[in-house]
Amino acid sequence: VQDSLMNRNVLLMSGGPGSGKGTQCEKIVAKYGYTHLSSGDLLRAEVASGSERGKQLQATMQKGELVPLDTVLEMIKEAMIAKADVSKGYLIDGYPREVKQGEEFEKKIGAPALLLYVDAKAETMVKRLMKRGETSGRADDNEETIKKRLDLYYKATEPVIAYYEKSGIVRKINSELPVDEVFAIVEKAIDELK
Ligand SMILES: Nc1ncnc2c1ncn2[C@@H]1O[C@H](COP(=O)(O)OP(=O)(O)O)[C@@H](O)[C@H]1O
Ligand SMILES: Nc1ncnc2c1ncn2[C@H]1C[C@H](O)[C@@H](COP(=O)(O)OP(=O)(O)O)O1
Ligand SMILES: [Mg+2]
Repeated sequence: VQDSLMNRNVLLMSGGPGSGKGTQCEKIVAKYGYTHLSSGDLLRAEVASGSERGKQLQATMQKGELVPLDTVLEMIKEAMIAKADVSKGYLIDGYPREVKQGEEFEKKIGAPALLLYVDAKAETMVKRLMKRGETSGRADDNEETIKKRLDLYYKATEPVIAYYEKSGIVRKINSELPVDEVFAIVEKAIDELK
């Protein structure tokens, strides 16, 4: 299983809440045809299913906390396997969110080829999320939860980037720029892979 998943590119999309991960992933899918797997989307789908597990997940996400590592890694792995036949490459969005998640990914799946790190100021991320919250219907796009997600991001997720710096796969991208300018930099990083 592991070999069949890793004989194509695995890209990680990282950055704070509201930094523009989902926005850039959509554009990557359109241009490169990679399979987009968003941990948040997978979790929200489980919540929407109304399952008992979904209820637990919903409570955790509403507090701005991380759901258990095993749950999210299992979901990503299953989704990767489900798309293995058709996938040109994988674009993993929102995982890893803590160093332990990165370590487990390497053990159970493999080593990513590139980590795209979209970087914006805290103030910018809060502004974008408050705006997104007007229409997203997401239980975590409110002022109180946004603050918790940001704190957790700086505490748990930023160290993930330092962890991958060692393997030389990190490309830091200024996501204060307009969407298309951010994407121009993203394209360059992906094109260098081939
Ligand atoms: N480069 C950008 N400039 C301005 N607004 C952006 C940019 N990238 C994303 N946004 C907006 O910010 C909000 C959060 O973006 P999203 O892609 O959902 O971020 P994430 O997945 O990292 O939480 C969205 O409403 C999106 O339209
Ligand atoms: N890898 C992961 N580990 C634990 N919890 C995760 C996770 N990915 C997502 N979650 C949970 C906690 C997050 O606050 C919530 C929303 O995630 P998301 O949709 O990726 O947020 P965003 O795109 O706004 O950064 O889902
Ligand atoms: Mg997102």
